[in-house]
Amino acid sequence: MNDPMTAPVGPAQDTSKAPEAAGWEPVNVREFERHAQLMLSKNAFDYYASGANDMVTLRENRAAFNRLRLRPRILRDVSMVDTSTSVLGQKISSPICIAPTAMQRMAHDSGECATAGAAAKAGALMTLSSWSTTSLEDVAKAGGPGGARWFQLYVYKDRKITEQLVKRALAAGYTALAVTVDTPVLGRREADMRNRFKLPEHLTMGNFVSAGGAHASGTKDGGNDSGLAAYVASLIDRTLDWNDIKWLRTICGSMKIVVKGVMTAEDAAESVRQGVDGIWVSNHGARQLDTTPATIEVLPEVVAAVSGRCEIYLDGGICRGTDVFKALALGAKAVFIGRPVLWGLAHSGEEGVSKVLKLLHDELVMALQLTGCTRVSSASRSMVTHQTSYYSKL
Ligand SMILES: Cc1cc2nc3c(=O)[nH]c(=O)nc-3n(C[C@H](O)[C@H](O)[C@H](O)COP(=O)(O)O)c2cc1C
Ligand SMILES: O=C(O)C(=O)c1ccccc1
Repeated sequence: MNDPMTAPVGPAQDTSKAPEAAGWEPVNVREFERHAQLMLSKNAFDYYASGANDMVTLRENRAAFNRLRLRPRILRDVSMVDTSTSVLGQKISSPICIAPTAMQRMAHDSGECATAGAAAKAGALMTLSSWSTTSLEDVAKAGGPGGARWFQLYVYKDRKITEQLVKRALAAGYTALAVTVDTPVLGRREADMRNRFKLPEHLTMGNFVSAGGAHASGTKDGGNDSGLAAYVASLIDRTLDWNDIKWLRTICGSMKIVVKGVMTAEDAAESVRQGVDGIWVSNHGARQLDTTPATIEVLPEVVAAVSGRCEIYLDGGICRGTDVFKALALGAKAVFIGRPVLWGLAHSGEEGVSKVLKLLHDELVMALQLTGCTRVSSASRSMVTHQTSYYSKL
């Protein structure tokens, strides 16, 4: 990873079409987002940035973190901080992991391979989307033998395609399947409808090139629709239920199973009963059902329902080290970032993703030091409270 004292300043990517972006080195995740908006086409940026419908949940994912207050402890030696931890028995350098986001080559030509390279160099866990613009084998190669990698699975109507995908992920060394359970239909993203979202012609869905489903383009000519919604509707199985999770366990070999998209105590308890290895609290980056609560708000009820019986992860709206700290303190074993990685890619490919990972890592280290913690397991429940708790004491 770049040493900040010697790293070249200014984006490495061609900024000739976005002169406002030239020479601008973002200092936080929000600035990376603004930079990406200058660099990317409207079709791509809107697809990445959007939430569903009125985007109430999109704002909530952020706002809820900002309603939480930290209770720092003092006079503890914080000269040495260790951010390493483990997920499902695999050691990782930091609890900040990479969430699956589809079609990363729209952000930078090196796409998913750049993400895998940056993750491997940082010792971070990467989850690859089923709908990547690079094949899962090529991404595994780019990450190298030491990289920690999970594969995100959508279950297709065609179970043979699903099974082949699972077998390929196992053969390529992915150690867990993150089964996405919040997307029986694609959420309504109005910017994509207006833009008639399309995967650019030169890109394909890398995992399906030989299966005849390689290109997400609009099927409703002249209609007001996102090409993606129609594509997804034609392929994803809406009948998915717990029996399918059982079936997946029979075909996934040594890979662990994580359910991605749990938002209630009831489903967390059921997930444990069904024997999953991990629960991923997520509202899909607020892109599916709008007006659900923020993920950080439902984390406590999920933690209580699970009562230590499996690992719990969280994603949604994380853009500061203090957000990571809050999720850990409230019981998440690790967190995942989606859009920030895309903004890093848009900035400068692998280097940009490395910069975003380093930025958040450095912010987390500082959050730990300033709360009096020397390791991630020291972030405790008593260090986070809701802002209103102070008013009630007046
Ligand atoms: C552009 C984009 C594409 C996504 N694609 C997928 C996907 O293919 N599979 C999946 O399970 N989740 C997908 N997600 C959801 C992310 O895995 C994750 O839950 C979410 O982005 C986390 O929120 P954040 O972006 O605020 O960090 C996508 C999210 C975005 C923003
Ligand atoms: O856009 C998404 O959020 C997403 O998860 C997805 C689903 C299917 C195909 C491409 C992306």
